[in-house]
Amino acid sequence: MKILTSEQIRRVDAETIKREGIPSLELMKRAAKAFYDRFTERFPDKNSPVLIFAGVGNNGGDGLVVARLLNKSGYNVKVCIVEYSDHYTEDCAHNVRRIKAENISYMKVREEKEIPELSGYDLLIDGIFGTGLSREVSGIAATVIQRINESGKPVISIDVPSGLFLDRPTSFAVHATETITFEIPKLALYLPDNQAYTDKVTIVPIGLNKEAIAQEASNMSLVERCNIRALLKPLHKFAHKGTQGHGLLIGGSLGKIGSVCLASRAALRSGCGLVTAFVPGCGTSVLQTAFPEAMVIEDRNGTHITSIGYTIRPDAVGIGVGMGLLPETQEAFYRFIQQNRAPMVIDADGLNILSKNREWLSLLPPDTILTPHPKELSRLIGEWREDYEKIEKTIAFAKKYRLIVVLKGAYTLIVTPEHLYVNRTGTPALATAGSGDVLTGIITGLLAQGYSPLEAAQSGVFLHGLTADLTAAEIHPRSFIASDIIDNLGRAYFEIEKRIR
Ligand SMILES: NC(=O)C1=CN([C@@H]2O[C@H](COP(=O)(O)OP(=O)(O)OC[C@H]3O[C@@H](n4cnc5c(N)ncnc54)[C@H](O)[C@@H]3O)[C@@H](O)[C@H]2O)[C@@H](O)CC1
Ligand SMILES: Nc1ncnc2c1ncn2[C@@H]1O[C@H](COP(=O)(O)OP(=O)(O)O)[C@@H](O)[C@H]1O
Ligand SMILES: [K+]
Repeated sequence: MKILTSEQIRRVDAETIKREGIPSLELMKRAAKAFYDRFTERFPDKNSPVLIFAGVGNNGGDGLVVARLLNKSGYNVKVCIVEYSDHYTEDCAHNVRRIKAENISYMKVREEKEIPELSGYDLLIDGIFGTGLSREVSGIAATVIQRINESGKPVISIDVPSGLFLDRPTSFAVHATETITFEIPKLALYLPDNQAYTDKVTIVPIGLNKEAIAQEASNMSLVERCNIRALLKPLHKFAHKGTQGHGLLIGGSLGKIGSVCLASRAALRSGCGLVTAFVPGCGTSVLQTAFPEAMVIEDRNGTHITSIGYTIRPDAVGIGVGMGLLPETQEAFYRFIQQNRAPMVIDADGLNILSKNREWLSLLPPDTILTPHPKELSRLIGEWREDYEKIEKTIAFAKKYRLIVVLKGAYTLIVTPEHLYVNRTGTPALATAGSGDVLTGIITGLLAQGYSPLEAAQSGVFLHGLTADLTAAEIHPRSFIASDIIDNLGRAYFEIEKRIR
């Protein structure tokens, strides 16, 4: 699904109206109905008092139609029109007349003293500003937003939290507890800087014209189940371990062998036929005991890697987990990347070694996958002030060295020289030791099976997150550990392959 800018969304809305020959009011109704369906599913108790804040633009118009729908189905709703301007859009003005005609209780707010007491409401719906926001919020709208944020009530935002800019940093907006956004994903909803505003985001279709969306060029999109489903290869009847790829995981040091165990197990569970771990001597018996399915090659040194040599021919290599930064290990890493020709994933200390020796970056073959968390990224590309700058710098970095950067986070971003992908699977359950090592293993396993680096990065990140989503009802997120990701990878595959009516 493409991520578009507010200008593009405006064009798609207008084109939908034109191409489908429908009045704009009809599109507003569709949008409001989509919001209503989701809202009533989430909050079925009709007795809970709901206050709907509506601005004077089309986001406000949506809010008024939502009020009408909720009122009609017996919800206890009141409307607060935040009159930040005298200039109502036509569709909004039309719906103000409708709520009057339908006797829905409403008040207009132009000054602070007119803002209603919020304590009597269980739920607030935010329809003050949507994608039309063009400048910082001020005046009465800002005061109302402040009150909403201070109320501590659940706030469900229509389309976007009011005040959120779609293309630049936001410093003040509604703190939504849930955002129900219309059909087109917006990048701002997935950025960590905006976490206080967006919280849970749900996308609902509103019947926008498909060709109108197709016409809009974008180098940003969401990674979706259907994309991953389409790229997964069938498992052939005559498959054998030799046809399923051989993954090599290189890493570990005294006290950090667990990272290689996790990555190797994850690689095998991702479906590759063979996995070898390359570890310092202290890791051999650990691996052979903890994970008998793996083969092990040991470094001549006991405590850390000093020289990476082997006679096997792996189809993919994952390097860096638990490896440490000792000078001998850095030297071994350097010699290895000079001669390795297999597709490669670099994580953890592998990334830290590259940050200390930036000139080695140009030795990496095109499409090498780097999987930094934000701290590791900052060591590679330098600090950033805000998310848009971070993304810009990451794209420039990916372009310069022709790399794929998997920037891990609540929403992991996959950055290639040409495109930015946003992954939405995963929960805070994944914020646990070794979770990144598992991701490295999964991506290495997929690369070994012959998936392209982009496919491996996308499907690896998607599968990794999906394991947490699927176990949310059984394993409490607080007690979910990295091994649970590995144990549930099969379930994630089932989920992706499941037919959806
Ligand atoms: N255009 C359409 O056909 C559709 C629009 N929809 C809704 O309409 C929204 C966009 O509506 P609008 O384009 O009317 O814009 P908004 O309702 O987001 O904002 C209203 C107007 O406020 C003004 N404004 C911007 N920033 C301001 C500020 N800081 N202080 C005061 N005024 C400010 C602008 O003139 C803007 O157009 C979407 O988010 C969505 O909720 C949906 O109804 C679907 C169809
Ligand atoms: N709140 C969250 N929501 C979704 N995914 C998360 C969250 N926190 C962490 N993750 C995921 O967990 C993994 C953590 O990786 P990393 O920080 O390298 O951990 P470690 O170093 O312990 O292995 C990443 O894939 C990241 O995207
Ligand atoms: K809104």
